[in-house]
Amino acid sequence: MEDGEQREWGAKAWTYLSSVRSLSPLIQCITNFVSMDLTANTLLSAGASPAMLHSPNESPDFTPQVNALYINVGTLSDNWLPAMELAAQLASKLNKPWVLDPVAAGASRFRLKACLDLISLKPTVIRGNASEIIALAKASFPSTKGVDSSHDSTDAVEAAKSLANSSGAVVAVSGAVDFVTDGNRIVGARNGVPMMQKITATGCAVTALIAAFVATDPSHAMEATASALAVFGVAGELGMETARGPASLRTHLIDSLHGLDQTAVISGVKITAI
Ligand SMILES: Nc1ncnc2c1ncn2[C@@H]1O[C@H](COP(=O)(O)OP(=O)(O)O)[C@@H](O)[C@H]1O
Ligand SMILES: Cc1ncsc1CCOP(=O)(O)O
Ligand SMILES: [Mg+2]
Repeated sequence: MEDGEQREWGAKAWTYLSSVRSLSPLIQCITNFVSMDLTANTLLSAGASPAMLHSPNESPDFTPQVNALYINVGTLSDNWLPAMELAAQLASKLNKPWVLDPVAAGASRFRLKACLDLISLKPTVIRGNASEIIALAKASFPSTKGVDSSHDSTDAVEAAKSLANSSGAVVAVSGAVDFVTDGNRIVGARNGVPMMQKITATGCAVTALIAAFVATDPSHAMEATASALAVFGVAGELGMETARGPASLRTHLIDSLHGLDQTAVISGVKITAI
């Protein structure tokens, strides 16, 4: 592993986190009921400004004001899908970055089709776990048991590349190693702790963090995405030092994200080209 390369990524990740703190990007979140609290608190602790507004009556007024849009299909229902589509259409038309979390994409036909339809509206980034990215790349149902992955992230690298090429989005697969690809380049972030899987909505929260990082530099979505994943992982590692289980890790992760300093980020971020 190239030490210089890793420090360069560390410096890049610190620049993104600093920009989020100084610019406090406004992030419209249309996300699931389970994740709303953790997602909003993650964004706030990183320095961004979350707003959980999803009504189609509001998006025409509100989406033009935001710095990025985050859409998560975790608790998808018939009437929320048109709201998601409208907000995504507005963001695309206004050239605002938007990020998709395809929770449990392969769990039902309705959900798979909804995710594929949303992807046709050109998200800037798609972040899912391995089973979700495989389901989308193959457009196959049934292919997951629910919201948790039954694959390792390494199993989904080819699917991620293929999805990035077919969609034009940067695609991130989370897991023990978080992989990020634009269909051509691939980087891996080796941060985080396994206990993060035992807290519901950490995946949703890190996708929102990706939206905040991308909001500060939309033309470098791949770099911003890898940086957000690594920074969240570093916060998890530091939080784990004092956590006693998933519940306290949730709290300590948020505290650590809020308190991250330059040394912790530059020495902690483990991103390398694959
Ligand atoms: N085995 C692991 N080791 C370290 N970090 C992990 C591990 N599994 C997941 N994570 C981290 O937990 C967060 C949520 O990822 P994941 O559990 O894959 O998403 P989801 O909750 O959508 O299934 C990410 O930041 C990821 O890097
Ligand atoms: C449990 C659950 N059910 C529907 S959405 C959701 C949260 C999923 O969060 P994550 O994908 O981050 O684990
Ligand atoms: Mg998820």
